[in-house]
Amino acid sequence: MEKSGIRIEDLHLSFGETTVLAGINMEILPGEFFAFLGPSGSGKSTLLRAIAGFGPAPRGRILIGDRDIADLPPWKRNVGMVFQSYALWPHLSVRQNVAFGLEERRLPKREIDSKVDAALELVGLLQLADRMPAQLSGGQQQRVALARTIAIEPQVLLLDEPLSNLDAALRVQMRRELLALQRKLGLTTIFVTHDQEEANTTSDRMAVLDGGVIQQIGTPQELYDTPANGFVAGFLGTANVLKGQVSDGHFLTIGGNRLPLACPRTGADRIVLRPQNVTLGPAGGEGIVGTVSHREFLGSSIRYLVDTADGQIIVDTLHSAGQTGQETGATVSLRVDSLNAPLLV
Ligand SMILES: Nc1ncnc2c1ncn2[C@@H]1O[C@H](COP(=O)(O)OP(=O)(O)OP(=O)(O)O)[C@@H](O)[C@H]1O
Repeated sequence: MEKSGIRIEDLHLSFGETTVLAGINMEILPGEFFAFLGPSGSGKSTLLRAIAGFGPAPRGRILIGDRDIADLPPWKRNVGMVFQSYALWPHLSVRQNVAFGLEERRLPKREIDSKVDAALELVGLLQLADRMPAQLSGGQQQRVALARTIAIEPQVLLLDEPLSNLDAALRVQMRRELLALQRKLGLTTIFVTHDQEEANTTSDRMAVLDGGVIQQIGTPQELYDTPANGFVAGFLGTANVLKGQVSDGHFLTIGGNRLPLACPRTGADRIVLRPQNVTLGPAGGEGIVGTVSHREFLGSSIRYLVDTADGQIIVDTLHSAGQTGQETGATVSLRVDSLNAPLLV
């Protein structure tokens, strides 16, 4: 299968008066597993649908390989899309569902049969080819939807929250299967999700969207370690964003606390402090003084919300069996030993 990248240039899209995508620019590499991540209403699905050719016509360019597809109807774009609702034909068998798109293309029957078999084999459903959709589990139905899309041999695969209707355990299993399949086919893939764990664990790179604007593009680790702004910092993992200033190898917070910086920084006045990088000790110790206002037992860790002069700070401490930790209402001191954290300007 031919590998093609996708390039989006200065894409704008509105529903009537409402601007939903505002100046999208990005490049997705051939064979890349790319995620669109963002909260509800951020424009992820609209962007995916614009690539597929659904919804109002956008302004700007969309290229697959060297081909500008922005003005082509959906069926001429050579993209395959899988939806959250599997959208299988209920009156057709698994085999007939997968064959549907190939029959529409009027391929010879022998070719259709072999492509359907190959696609069902790939998703591990060949033995269920004669079942009806209603006789399948949710995960199996989603595999049929995937097989149907792969069978038409699209240049790119577009996945719109394909795992959202599955229960938590199956979602984890299916996202691994999806990634394995994508790697096997080498198919350029865009995966829309609002679930950061899903994006982190599958994608080579991702774009974080908010309000129809790309906030940052990068690998999951780049976005976590060096977020471009407070939104990305908070959306990927939990973040404390403290205000202050850099001075003399320290970050001076509003509360007058001096947090030691691991390396000299300049120019920033906000710092991202991850909950696991703060140490919580008993009252009277060195550090930021605060009061535990809430605690949550998370299994492997305990999360504390601590009220301080710098605002509320979230702290995660590793939990070992038998340890009780700090109670709500306790006065504690928070220490940050060496701050190698991202700064935001
Ligand atoms: N047909 C429509 N008419 C008017 N506004 C729309 C239409 N479809 C979407 N919108 C608006 O466009 C914005 C982006 O919607 P979109 O579905 O792309 O967001 P999303 O990030 O995919 O969210 P979700 O995760 O909830 O699906 C939202 O504010 C939504 O209300």
